[in-house]
Amino acid sequence: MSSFRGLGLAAWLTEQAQQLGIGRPTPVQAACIPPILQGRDCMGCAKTGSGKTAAFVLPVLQKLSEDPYGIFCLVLTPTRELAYQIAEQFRVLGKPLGLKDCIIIGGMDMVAQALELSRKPHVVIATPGRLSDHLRSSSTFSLRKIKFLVLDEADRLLEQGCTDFTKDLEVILGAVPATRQTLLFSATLTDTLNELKSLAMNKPFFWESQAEVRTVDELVQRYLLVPEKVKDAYLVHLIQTFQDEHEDWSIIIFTSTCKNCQILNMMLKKFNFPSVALHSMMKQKQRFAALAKFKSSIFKILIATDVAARGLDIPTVQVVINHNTPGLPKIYLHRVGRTARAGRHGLAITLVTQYDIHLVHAIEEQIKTKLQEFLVEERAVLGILTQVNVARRECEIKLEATDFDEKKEINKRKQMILEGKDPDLEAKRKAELAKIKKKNKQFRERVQQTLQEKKQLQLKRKLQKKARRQQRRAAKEEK
Ligand SMILES: Nc1ncnc2c1ncn2[C@@H]1O[C@H](COP(=O)(O)OP(=O)(O)OP(=O)(O)O)[C@@H](O)[C@H]1O
Repeated sequence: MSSFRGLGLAAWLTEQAQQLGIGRPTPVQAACIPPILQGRDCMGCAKTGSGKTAAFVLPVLQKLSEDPYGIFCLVLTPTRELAYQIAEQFRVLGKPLGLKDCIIIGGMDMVAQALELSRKPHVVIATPGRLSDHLRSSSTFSLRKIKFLVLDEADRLLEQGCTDFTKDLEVILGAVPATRQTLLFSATLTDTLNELKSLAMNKPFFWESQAEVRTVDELVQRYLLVPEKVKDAYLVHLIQTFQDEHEDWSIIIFTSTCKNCQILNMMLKKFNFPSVALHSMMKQKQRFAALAKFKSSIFKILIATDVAARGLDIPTVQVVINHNTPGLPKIYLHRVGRTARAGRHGLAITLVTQYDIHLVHAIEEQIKTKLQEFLVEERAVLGILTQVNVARRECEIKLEATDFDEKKEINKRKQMILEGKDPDLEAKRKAELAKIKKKNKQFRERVQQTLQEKKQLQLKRKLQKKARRQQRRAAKEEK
């Protein structure tokens, strides 16, 4: 097995890594650090929790120590929480250098950020939206001299999902020099490989872990087949069981929408479970506070949307529960990867309804593993069913009384304005479109109805003809 020194890292850096428990390189680190140090572009695809962050932080720091200036490195990442986490690794590992970093994310003060950027930090860690806002609006800093461009969770940055980064990326790529070194990392690179290759221009070194199974061996994966209406009762039962059976426990529950996340959190609190929520409709300060509470183990349950699915490194998480079956295998892979990290053991349980079975098959096919059934005592679940459903309904009513949906609408409008669209015009356009769709639908229904009536009429006539023929034949026979 190689050592970090053997990979070409300086003694001060390996000592610093050792202090963080990073003693021997993981396979992705052993494979990617040498080519990065040689100046090559690099794409690393390795399982969740396998140390991809240090695989780029360490060589960047080594290079920075040889020629320190600001802004030396730009790291892009899809979520704000992840930006903080990466900055922390840079800060701790780069302490002997007196490293100056700067975090540029949405939801925080833009003027203060602009000021920080103007002070030429060594490393900027940013989410694409806010960084591109700065590039569009200010000239107090330049990315023209950066040596390294890192895209963490690179495939997500290129995806055109609900948060589409492509336009912001265009702005950012237009501001960085062509001669940079580009480093791309994720646990799921393959879908977007070609787009990524075009980003890393000078024949990138590409490393992918060879394992057939795409999740780590230490992760136990189970599914629980449940009718939609009793999902919450199963969830409460599962949590209660973990609480009763383990002293030291910590769970992340993933759910599909911000609203559901909020409702589940309210409901679990009603049952006195120590839970916090994390979703994109929360203010940034609340998001950080929630994560800090969960990390400190004061709150044992984090209920989150997919904003927490990627990258978050919280070693104490022993269990991941998917309250909904993820629609994409890729999302499943990142979600369950929040446990069983860096060699630790973990358990992932996915709640599956009768409508989601095809999703489980798709997941199994992608991760090359069969999920086993998780057995629970049905009677215990039935015993709490009414109580849980009543609690959920109460929480729904309570949430409806707040301005949660209204806030969502306002957020949507804000987003549109940021995208340069007029929300009122957009609303009009949507209404027009809905009208046209409705008209088309009505037209199609009318055509369908006419065809149906014609068919029936033809059938009726046929039957009448047949009846008349039979009558005539009968009359002939009588004669
Ligand atoms: N060589 C190492 N030895 C021991 N622990 C390590 C080593 N490298 C990294 N770690 C630790 O492993 C954990 C997971 O690392 P990291 O967050 O970089 O994983 P990742 O591969 O980026 O996962 P994900 O795909 O979920 O983002 C971290 O707590 C990190 O400190």
